[in-house]
Amino acid sequence: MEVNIPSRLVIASRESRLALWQAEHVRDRLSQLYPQCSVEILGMTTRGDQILDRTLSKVGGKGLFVKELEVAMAEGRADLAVHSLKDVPMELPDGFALAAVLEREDPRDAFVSNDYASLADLPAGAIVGTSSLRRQSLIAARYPHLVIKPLRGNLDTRLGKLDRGDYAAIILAAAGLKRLGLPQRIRALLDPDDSLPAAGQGAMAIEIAERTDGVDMIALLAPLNHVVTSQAVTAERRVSKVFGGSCQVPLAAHATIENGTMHLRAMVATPDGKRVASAEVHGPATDATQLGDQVSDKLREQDAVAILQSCLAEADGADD
Ligand SMILES: NCc1[nH]cc(CCC(=O)O)c1CC(=O)O
Repeated sequence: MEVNIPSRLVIASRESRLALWQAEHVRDRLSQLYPQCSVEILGMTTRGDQILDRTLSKVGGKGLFVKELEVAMAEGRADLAVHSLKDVPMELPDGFALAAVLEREDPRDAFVSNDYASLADLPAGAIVGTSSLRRQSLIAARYPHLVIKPLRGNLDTRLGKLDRGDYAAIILAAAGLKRLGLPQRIRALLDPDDSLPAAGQGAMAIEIAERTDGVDMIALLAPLNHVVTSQAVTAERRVSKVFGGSCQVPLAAHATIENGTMHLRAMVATPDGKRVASAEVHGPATDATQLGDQVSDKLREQDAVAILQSCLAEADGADD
């Protein structure tokens, strides 16, 4: 099929170093694919970047990071937006779609500390920084002697707070540290068996808006889509959607695919880690959505709904 290539493409991006790295990565790949097209980045600050003092779930959740970028696309100021998939709501507003999911970086959580080598090394009372309810729940369950304190801001801000001595250790996504050239800050990678990653963690997605000028953005971006990652995150995000798709509950969903067979694991828990439901399924990767539904059914059989309701009663913010 002949793809109609526009002479200019504008990528809307948040202005954090990670967001810009991701936008630049997409820009470079598009420039290489379409040398005749000039690809530019439009940097913008979102509400999610501005609100640093309150927990995100209380003020609107994941959508806060993508809304301004969507407005820029709707107004024709941008053609695409690059996101960390983990921050993209399960349902996009009418007229928007995910056009491509890029090959996933390391999906694991990373233990970062200047003084300790792993969570197991931390002494009683040590302060661990994370604003992810999923990470909090895991730490509370396995290391009840540790103290969890909220940690927000972009990656550099979070690392700065660690270096200032506000925390003994912090937990971050390995993907962000690797992309920013900071893999040496990772003291230990958490085993997915212990710390099951959030849906979409480590994957980037490209969002587009419906348009009327005949440019087929999905065809244009198709070479950037990584089919295996796309199948994995389809299953993971299905689980999030089934259980409310917010960041107000500790929820993990992680799929791996080998030779076309998907292994999907999912978990919901209370923030104190005292009640946990976890389940796994296997099946053809092409049945991603059904596998997401199947693992969700298994979680329900383990009282996942009651666990989630007790979380929503507390609803005390997060940013996974
Ligand atoms: N919630 C913020 C966020 N969104 C995406 C990443 C990291 C990169 C990724 O998962 O792709 C992070 C930081 C973190 O969780 O430490």
